[in-house]
Formats: sequence, C-alpha cells, structure tokens
Amino acid sequence: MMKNAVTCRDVVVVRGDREVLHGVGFDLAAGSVTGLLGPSGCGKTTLIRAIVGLQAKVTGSVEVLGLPAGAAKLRGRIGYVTQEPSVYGDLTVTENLRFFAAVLGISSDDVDRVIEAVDLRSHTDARVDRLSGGQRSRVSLAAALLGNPELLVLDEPTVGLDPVLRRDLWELFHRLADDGATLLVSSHVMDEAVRCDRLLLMREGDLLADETPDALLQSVGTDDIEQAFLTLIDRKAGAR
Ligand SMILES: Nc1ncnc2c1ncn2[C@@H]1O[C@H](COP(=O)(O)OP(=O)(O)OP(=O)(O)O)[C@@H](O)[C@H]1O
Repeated sequence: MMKNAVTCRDVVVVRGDREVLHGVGFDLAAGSVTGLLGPSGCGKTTLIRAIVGLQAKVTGSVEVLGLPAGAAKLRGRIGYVTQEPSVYGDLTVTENLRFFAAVLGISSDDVDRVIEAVDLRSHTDARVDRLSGGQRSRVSLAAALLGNPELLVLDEPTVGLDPVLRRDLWELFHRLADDGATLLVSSHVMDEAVRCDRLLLMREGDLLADETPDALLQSVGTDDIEQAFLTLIDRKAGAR
C-alpha cells in the first residue's frame, strides 16, 4: 500500500480576524508531485505554512511524515522554498550553499550535487545579488535540496522563469519524486497543472478538487485545466 507523506483533516486557519481555510482535507502520497493551484489569495501559502509547521491558529489535524506538523524531529526532513529568496545576496552561490549545509549539519560534499540539480554550475562563484531573479530562486531551491529532504514544499518555484527552465525544473521535480521524495508545488499558472501527478484546486479557502489531471478533465468534460477550474466554480455556485 502506498504511504502518505502528508495527511490533512478538517484544517481550519484563522489569520487576523478572518478564517482563511475552512476545513481542508487531503493526502499526499509518498513519491508523488502534487500541484496546489488556485487564484491569488485563495490560501495556498497559508496551507503550505500549516504543513511546514509555521502557521499559527491551525485547528484540525496536519500530519507530516507520520508526525504532527511542526514537530522538532521533522527539521531536516522537509525542504521549504518560500516566494521570497532566502539566500544571502553578498555571498556566492557556493558560499551560500556551504553555509546552509553547515547550519543543517550536512557534509559540504552535497553542495556540488544540488548546484548540478538546479543547473547553476556555470555560476558557482557569482555573488547571488548579481544573478537574475530566476537564477536566484534556483539558489533557494538548491538550498532546500541539501540533505535530500523527504518532503519538498515549493511555493511558486517557477514564477519568472522562462519556458525552458520551467520544463527543466518540472523534470527535476519528477526525478526527485522517482527517487522517493514527495513534492507539493504551488502555482497559479494553470498550464503547469498537467505536469503534476495529482492536483489540489483551491478557491477562497476551500478545496474544489483533489484528482489526477486526467480524472479532473474527464469529470468536467474538457481538455483544458483552466476551463475545468472555471466549470467547477460554476457548479459550486449553482449548488449553493
Ligand atoms: N499576515 C496575514 N494576516 C491576515 N491575513 C492574511 C495574512 N497573510 C495572508 N492573509 C490573508 O489570507 C488569505 C490567504 O492568503 P495566502 O497568502 O495563503 O494566499 P495565496 O493563495 O498563497 O496567494 P498568492 O498566490 O497571492 O500568494 C488572503 O485573503 C490574505 O489576505
């Protein structure tokens, strides 16, 4: 039986004085790539923060790699890339990664592997503040890959990347999953959905769909994910 890397049940989150997740539940199968899709403000980052254990005021249950989200023992087993670059501008690519490896207690031998994985070999000695936005976000991704985490949570990792790089990154995500990692990748670009094994479609703090891309397209009767999403919204509005 396939194990679940993440299990969420009835997850409710309050931010400020507003409930922004209204009882979300799903599983992430180990070794899969799941896309978390939905319009800006629908709650993707909030859900991600609940999974990586950074979000306050979470009720319901969030279990990650068999432990409650935020458990100290999960440190080092999860790689998380936020939308903001999390690396130092005044250090080179290699210096950044050596620093993060040292902080995590990982051998610096791993630095070459992650640089290669994100295709930054030709920029190892460049200061990060002299790199392009896309290159900088790949340095953050490389830092998250240090130590081979079992769960990778990536918040909009392909924003600002050209089509070739986006394709290469999605190939990397699938290689990592083939090696056993579980990936949750958020995006508001619907055409990335077909690259995922499974999709979570969110809107206004609710999960509208939790399906494979093919099953979703079939159930809605279209060959376009964006259209499928709009149809689901209309159906939900009609059901109210
Ligand atoms: N610090 C905060 N305090 C109060 N409300 C917040 C805070 N951060 C986000 N929110 C609200 O929570 C809701 C969900 O935000 P969230 O950042 O999770 O959305 P998102 O789907 O990740 O959006 P985007 O794609 O634009 O990053 C939004 O309505 C937002 O206004």
